Amino acid sequence: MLVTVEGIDGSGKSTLVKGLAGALADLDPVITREPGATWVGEAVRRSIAENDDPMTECLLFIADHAAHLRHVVRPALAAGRIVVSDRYADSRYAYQAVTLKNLLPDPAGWLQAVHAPFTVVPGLTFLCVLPVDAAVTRLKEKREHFEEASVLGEVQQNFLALAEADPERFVLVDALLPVDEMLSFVADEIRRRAGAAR
Ligand SMILES: Nc1ncnc2c1ncn2[C@@H]1O[C@H](COP(=O)(O)OP(=O)(O)OP(=O)(O)O)[C@@H](O)[C@H]1O
Ligand SMILES: Cc1cn([C@H]2C[C@H](O)[C@@H](COP(=O)(O)O)O2)c(=O)[nH]c1=O
Repeated sequence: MLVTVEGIDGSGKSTLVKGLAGALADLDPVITREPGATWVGEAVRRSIAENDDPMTECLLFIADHAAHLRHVVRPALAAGRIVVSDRYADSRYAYQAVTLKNLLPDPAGWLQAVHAPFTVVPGLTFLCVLPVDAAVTRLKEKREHFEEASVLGEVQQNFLALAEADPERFVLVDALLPVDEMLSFVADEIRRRAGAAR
């Protein structure tokens, strides 16, 4: 089963996924991420740091996804493993629909069309949701680079639209909950779905 964790910068995804590694240890999940699970991810990180062309960055994210599927996701699923990814294709649909909006007439439609022939759709996606100002406060405390608050607001709206269009796959998570409560809620839902899937 492929499980993904999504949300804007500062919504607590990485903290949650790190916690899932321990909470689900008996299920021996494969814990992975986008970008960065393969060598292409290093190019993506360099693009985030240095690049000023949204299309170049987008195509690098898509190349990273292809390598992630080939070398991590598909082999793990074929072996019957539970895969948990910190970010995945929905981050492309949410973020690049914003970064490409002045370059393409329908970036969201193009992104879906590009991914459709080769991607693997997750069985379960957790969307961590919180007010943008709360996320920005957390990121400032973390002294991390982050998108402008206005961009994060558009991105979160895109995530919510994706969730509304696919209510069977998406589970919304209140990212203002304490870490341990988020972790218990998500771990319990994964166990329930995994049990149902078996
Ligand atoms: N449930 C929570 N309540 C309060 N603070 C949290 C919670 N989850 C994470 N944090 C804190 O918020 C900050 C961002 O957390 P984290 O790095 O997990 O977010 P993220 O969604 O992975 O962000 P990014 O996408 O930028 O990597 C960290 O300082 C973390 O300790
Ligand atoms: C997968 C993916 C990510 N992004 C953005 C989201 C963040 O701002 C950065 C780095 O992600 P991390 O979780 O902080 O490591 O990349 C994106 O714009 N599009 C994507 O597909």
